Amino acid sequence: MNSFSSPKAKRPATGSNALQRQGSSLTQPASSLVPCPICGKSIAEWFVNNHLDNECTGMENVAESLSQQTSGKRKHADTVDDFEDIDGAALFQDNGENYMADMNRHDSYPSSSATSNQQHQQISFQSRKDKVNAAVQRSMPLAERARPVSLDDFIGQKELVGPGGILRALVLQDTVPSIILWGPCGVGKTTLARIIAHTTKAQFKEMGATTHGVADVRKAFEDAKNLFQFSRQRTIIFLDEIHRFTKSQQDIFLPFVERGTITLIGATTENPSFRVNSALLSRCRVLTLEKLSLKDGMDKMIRRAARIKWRDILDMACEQMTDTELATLNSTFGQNDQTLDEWVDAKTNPGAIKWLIDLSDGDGRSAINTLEIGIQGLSTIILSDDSMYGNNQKDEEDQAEDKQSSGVLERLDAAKLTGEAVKAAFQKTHLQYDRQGDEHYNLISALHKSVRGGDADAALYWLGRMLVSGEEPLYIARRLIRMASEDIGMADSAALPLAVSTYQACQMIGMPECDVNLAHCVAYMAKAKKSVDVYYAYGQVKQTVSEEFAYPVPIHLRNAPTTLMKEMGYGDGYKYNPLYPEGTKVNQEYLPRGLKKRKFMGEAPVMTLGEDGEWRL
Ligand SMILES: Nc1ncnc2c1ncn2[C@@H]1O[C@H](COP(=O)(O)OP(=O)(O)OP(=O)(O)O)[C@@H](O)[C@H]1O
Repeated sequence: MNSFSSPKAKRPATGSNALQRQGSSLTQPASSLVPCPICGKSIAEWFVNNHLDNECTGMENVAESLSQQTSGKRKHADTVDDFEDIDGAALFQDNGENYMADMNRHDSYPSSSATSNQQHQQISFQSRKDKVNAAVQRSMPLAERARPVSLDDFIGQKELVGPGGILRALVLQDTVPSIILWGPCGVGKTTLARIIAHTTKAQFKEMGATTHGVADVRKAFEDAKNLFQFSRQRTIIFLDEIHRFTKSQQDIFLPFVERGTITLIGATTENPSFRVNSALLSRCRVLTLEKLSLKDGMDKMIRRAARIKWRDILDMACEQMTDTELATLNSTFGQNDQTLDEWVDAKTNPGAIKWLIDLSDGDGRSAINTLEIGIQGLSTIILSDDSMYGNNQKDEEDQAEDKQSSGVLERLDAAKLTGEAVKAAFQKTHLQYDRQGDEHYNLISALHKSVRGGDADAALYWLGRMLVSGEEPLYIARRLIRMASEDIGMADSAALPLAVSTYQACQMIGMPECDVNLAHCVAYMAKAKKSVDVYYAYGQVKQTVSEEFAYPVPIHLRNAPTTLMKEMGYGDGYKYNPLYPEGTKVNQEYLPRGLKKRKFMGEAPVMTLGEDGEWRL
């Protein structure tokens, strides 16, 4: 893959290739002018429909500029804004897509034998509308923009959607039954549902347990039922994260799914046997999706996404380029037999793709998010202004030539997404990700389990991950107080005051200083002896209290502050322990009669290692 030669060294060429935007070459079509049937003005043939749609207003500049261009006279709009002000005028329809018309502006008319002082410059203009559309597109997450809309671009899950896969035929025949898609994050559950939406004749409705309440879902089911009754039109309801509805909430879907008039596609990352109502489960087929891999074509998925992002950067870079740079860009593509796709592909090193696959752990979204952050990082270098004319070491001649150049093209040319850049981007996204949603809970859970397992190194690592990602230290300290009683308990009662002191230390000195207080406490607790006796016993007590009869307090344990109470026998028979030589050994019942001799402490179950090497309760 050739790169652009430096604008300084390259003479703008006379080729007529304009820079391709959005993947197709946008050379201005040869325009013949025709009279408008309404206003009579001369309008480019390809533009007549837009002109009529816009009630024959504001199009004169276009017609004029084109007419000047075709007649070979020197004439152009004074500024780029002149063109932009004819908002929408530069739009034309091509195969159903809006493309930006590339208005050719010539300081001197192009000649096939351009000399050093005859420059043919092709300059791309975007209408304001296009710019807004492009900006809106750019603001969407890359993973969303790269989401395939057909099975052809969907990777992996061959068992389901590959040739002969069970789901493939059902999708193509539009006979998808109610299903639950079960698989880890970012493997294509939502994507698959949306592909079904694209292919089915049924109405498709997408809902999610995080965005819709159970009442919304019930209403959607009711609406779907009515639609079917009135028009026989089926509805497919896609319910993302179905496991977040409780099993009793899931009961609501049951009658609708049962009648078969509504197709439910549920998606879940949790094992449906535990998280989906069994009655619903028996009416849906569970389809399992696997993590994505290189074998599945993750590299192709990443390349598709990378193309989209690099084209964004290229578009933005074009807006900052000088005429000379644009001409260089145009001529580079014209002179070399390389397509824009090849050029874009070469901007992402194979090493970067390998790292993206390795680090994403089979999660397509994570791979594309990291890719996006990586390319975004490079774009700040490519598009920044600081090096525009910034090298003070350059001699005067250089500086004069530099005015032909914004430097953007050179920086764009040099930029490549490498494995190192991917690792840095992953680090950044991951640490940001750590603070949010499930990952926040996953990390505290990993910390808690490492302490419980006595692995001080792992516990310190998870603590570090939380703190570096900006976790609130008091949140961690509160959890340590809980661990001190839950996991260490009576085996080392010093853990509780240490945890409480750690909480106070965090309150007193805050971050970053309190990190070492937390580390001290975490390491101590990981190494401390453990006992869940109290924790387990108290769990049994709570269960007993909630499930069993509220037995009265035995009469001998009752307080007798008044004479009447004494006469009623309160406190009778109570043995005051200190009066006895071995006080606590006094034979006296403290539990109510219904729970006599009930044991809570010392009852925590313990696994034993069998002769076959298996642990059993
Ligand atoms: N099998 C796939 N083929 C192509 N692209 C994929 C695939 N799986 C995921 N992607 C990419 O990752 C993004 C996220 O995928 P999707 O939303 O389908 O994941 P999901 O399994 O529904 O995840 P979650 O459970 O987190 O919602 C998609 O927008 C797409 O860009």
